[in-house]
Amino acid sequence: MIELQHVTKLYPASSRPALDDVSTEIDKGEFVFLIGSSGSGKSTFLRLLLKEDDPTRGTVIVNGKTLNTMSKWQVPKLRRTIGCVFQDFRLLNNRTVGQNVAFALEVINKPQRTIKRVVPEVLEMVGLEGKTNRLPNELSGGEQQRVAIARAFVNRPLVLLADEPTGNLDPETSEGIMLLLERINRTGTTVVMATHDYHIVDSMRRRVIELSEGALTRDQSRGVYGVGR
Ligand SMILES: Nc1ncnc2c1ncn2[C@@H]1O[C@H](COP(=O)(O)OP(=O)(O)OP(=O)(O)O)[C@@H](O)[C@H]1O
Repeated sequence: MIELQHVTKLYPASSRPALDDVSTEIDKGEFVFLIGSSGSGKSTFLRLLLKEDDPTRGTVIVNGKTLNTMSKWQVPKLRRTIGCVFQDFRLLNNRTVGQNVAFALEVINKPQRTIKRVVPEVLEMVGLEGKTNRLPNELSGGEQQRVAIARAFVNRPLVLLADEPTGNLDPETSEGIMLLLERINRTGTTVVMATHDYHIVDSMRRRVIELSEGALTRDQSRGVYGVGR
């Protein structure tokens, strides 16, 4: 499903690699926490999976496709199989909740009748059925993140990448977001979540991959955040 083989990423003008000879495999349907201090390489790891950047050395495979040799025109197709959620939600602020979710389907040319059917379904799934016509700035942070998750999931991606999705939320709201990500994971979607939130990692006891200065230093099933916090 996801495989990194001896992946090294060197950004120009940086003294050490952002990723340093990282090898790992993530199977379909897994839920993985990617942890490590600031600058350890978590976002770089996620960016390589989206082919937003290429590794300097090594091979990246996602959903059976080797990204190194993938041509530019194939990248949009790859990204359709991957949903993304970020710390800062990244919603379109001049569009309603419903339009934000619909937009993800419009850009991949889904027919209007499909959009009309699936947008209410996914908004109900994330608990926002009454808020379809609201604008993002009329919602709480937790609700905005639910919209972002609905938008990422509406096309039923094989993989959901989440970069600090609870970073701007209080603990109680974060818990609701995690329940939602777990629910999405139970549908068979692989979830890879970069986080600093040790409460969440310690309470969920899922696989933990830890990066330290670009190197993979721990890979533990049912892991905890660890002693380094
Ligand atoms: N576009 C870039 N150009 C140059 N250096 C970069 C670039 N992006 C990241 N880096 C460097 O690569 C290293 C890893 O950064 P990365 O953003 O992957 O870490 P991170 O673990 O996601 O950090 P954080 O938790 O703060 O988001 C850092 O040293 C960072 O300064």
